[in-house]
Amino acid sequence: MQPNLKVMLIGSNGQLGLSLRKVVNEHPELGIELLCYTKEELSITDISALENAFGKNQPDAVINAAAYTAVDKAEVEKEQAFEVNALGAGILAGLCTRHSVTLVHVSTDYVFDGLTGEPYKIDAPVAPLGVYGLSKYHGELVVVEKCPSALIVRTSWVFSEFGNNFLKTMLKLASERDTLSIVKDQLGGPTYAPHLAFFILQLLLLKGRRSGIYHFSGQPYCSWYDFAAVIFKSAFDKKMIGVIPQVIAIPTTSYPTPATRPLFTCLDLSDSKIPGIIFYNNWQEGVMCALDGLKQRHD
Ligand SMILES: NC(=O)C1=CN([C@@H]2O[C@H](COP(=O)(O)OP(=O)(O)OC[C@H]3O[C@@H](n4cnc5c(N)ncnc54)[C@H](OP(=O)(O)O)[C@@H]3O)[C@@H](O)[C@H]2O)C=CC1
Ligand SMILES: Cc1cn([C@H]2C[C@H](O)[C@@H](COP(=O)(O)OP(=O)(O)O[C@H]3O[C@@H](C)C(=O)[C@@H](O)[C@H]3O)O2)c(=O)[nH]c1=O
Repeated sequence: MQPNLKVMLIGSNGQLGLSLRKVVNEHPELGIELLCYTKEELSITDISALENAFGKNQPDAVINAAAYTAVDKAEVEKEQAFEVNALGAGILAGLCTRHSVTLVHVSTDYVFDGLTGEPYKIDAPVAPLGVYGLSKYHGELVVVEKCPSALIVRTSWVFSEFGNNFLKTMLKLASERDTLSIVKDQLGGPTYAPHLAFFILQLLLLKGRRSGIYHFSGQPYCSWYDFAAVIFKSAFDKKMIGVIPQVIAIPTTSYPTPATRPLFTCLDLSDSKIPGIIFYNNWQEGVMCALDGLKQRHD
């Protein structure tokens, strides 16, 4: 089948990048050709290299999966976080406008302070608590300014068989310790990266979609403690760990970290449940898929 949409992917070796590649391979019927660039091949801050890539590929769309995502490290590497998440995002947005290319930019639940106790709607006021969240908020602002037609997809607690994430940290800790303490008073939506990738690709293909912010996350909402418990039970059932560690529920105050995490960042998804889009977002199913993905890679 001839591809209908040529999509340039920046940051193609991250969790989302690899998940987009997986979903495109598994769904040839989408008719999407991905032109992938890793950080080493194309930096989002290198304007002339980006300009060359636009000229060479003539893409219909660009997905920005490049980001600085080390939440704690960002507190002491502010410049690096802003360089990728704000400056780079702005450079890409400007080029997309100049070349009349659709941009998908990805942002985070950490733009919110987590104090409302109500799922966040797309127009809820933002108030990031840490440098990472602030850099992502600046990224949103500059993308809207330089490319008003962009699609900005905010997501949360992304996990997968790829890259670094909470699920993989938990599996590693389960192999090292009998007992773990996990925070129970931070609530959000764990998001399986291929579910997010499938949403983004469908959005790109959707006729008549609006520009602006979309929220996409896994459901049902839960705590990190609940998330960890499901990971351990599922990994045990799949014989990936021999023993389920004892998990102690703790408050955030008992787990001090350099960056303050928001307590409640459930995203209101109502504006993203659009006719024409198949909505896969059950994170418990996502955990099963991620574990199967990890198993396959070790077989
Ligand atoms: N992970 C999560 O829990 C969440 C992520 N998000 C957002 O989702 C998006 C995707 O995140 P995710 O896939 O998890 O992140 P990852 O950290 O897994 O991937 C980001 C990728 O960007 C690359 N990168 C870093 N700097 C540059 C650069 N200058 N030019 C090009 N590429 C670069 C990284 O390379 P390298 O690793 O070599 O530095 C990495 O491959 C991001 O926008 C993130 O902010 C939102 C909510 C939750
Ligand atoms: C490893 C560990 C973490 N925790 C807590 C710390 C923290 O509050 C929570 C999650 O820890 P992490 O540091 O893995 O996750 P964190 O880096 O905060 O994850 C965030 O990443 C960025 C990129 C985002 O955009 C967010 O949506 C979110 O996914 O779990 C424990 O309570 N016990 C533990 O043993």
